[in-house]
Amino acid sequence: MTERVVKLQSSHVYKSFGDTTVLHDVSARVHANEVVALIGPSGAGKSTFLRCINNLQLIDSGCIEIDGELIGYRRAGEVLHPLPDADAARQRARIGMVFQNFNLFRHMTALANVAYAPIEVLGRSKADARAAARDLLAKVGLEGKEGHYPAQLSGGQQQRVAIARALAMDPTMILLDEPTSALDPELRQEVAAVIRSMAEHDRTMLMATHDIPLVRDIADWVIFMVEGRIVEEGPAGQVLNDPEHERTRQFLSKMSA
Ligand SMILES: Nc1ncnc2c1ncn2[C@@H]1O[C@H](COP(=O)(O)OP(=O)(O)OP(=O)(O)O)[C@@H](O)[C@H]1O
Repeated sequence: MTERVVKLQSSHVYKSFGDTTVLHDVSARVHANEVVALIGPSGAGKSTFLRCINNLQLIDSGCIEIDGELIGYRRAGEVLHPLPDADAARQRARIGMVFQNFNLFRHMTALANVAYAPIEVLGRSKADARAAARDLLAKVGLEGKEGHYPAQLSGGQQQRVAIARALAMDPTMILLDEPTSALDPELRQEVAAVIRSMAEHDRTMLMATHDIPLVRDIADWVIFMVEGRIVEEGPAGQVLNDPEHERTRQFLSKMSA
């Protein structure tokens, strides 16, 4: 068995909006090259946690580290200072994010969607970025669709373009927020296969999802959250089949009802 390397470490993370504490002492680890599923009822704080990891939102206390690098802050002695905007943006660009509704540029082809950020953000040449985009589209099974606009693609294909677009920035890890919820069951399979294969190819995938069959199919590890707290985590088979906590059991039986 290969050694599991910690990719992301969240330690005692708190996040509030006004008087509402949305993340409450969240400590978790995500290991490299695994598919990790973040599950829990609506409002549990799953999306907020992803947004904090991606540095779209700043945590109030605790810390998040990816590959040992602090997210959102820099350390000066004992004190943490929020990163300047440019550094925060650079950090964000290295963490891929894939959303429920694909968020593709509607007026651009699949190829142009994937090549856009490497050209505009990383300053790659158009030729290089387009060649890389072509390879990435092939990797997610979209060879021949390079010239298609989002409206000419199925939901599953659009989501695969969105995954290729995240990969184009050579991200250290990819966060997915409900990646299959807008898809029909057969299209979900395509996206599930792509997410799984990315983990087989040295990518770390952390996805918030209500799609328990998806979790069962492709997740290595499951983190179950309720009301901003982690209730239970463990290997996917164990959490799904033999959860330790009553709250997890109740949630899973409701989801499969
Ligand atoms: N920008 C914000 N301002 C105020 N409250 C927010 C903000 N973002 C999230 N919240 C609140 O934080 C809580 C957690 O929301 P979040 O979207 O993270 O949960 P979730 O587990 O992803 O839910 P779902 O499964 O429905 O997507 C909710 O009560 C939500 O209303």
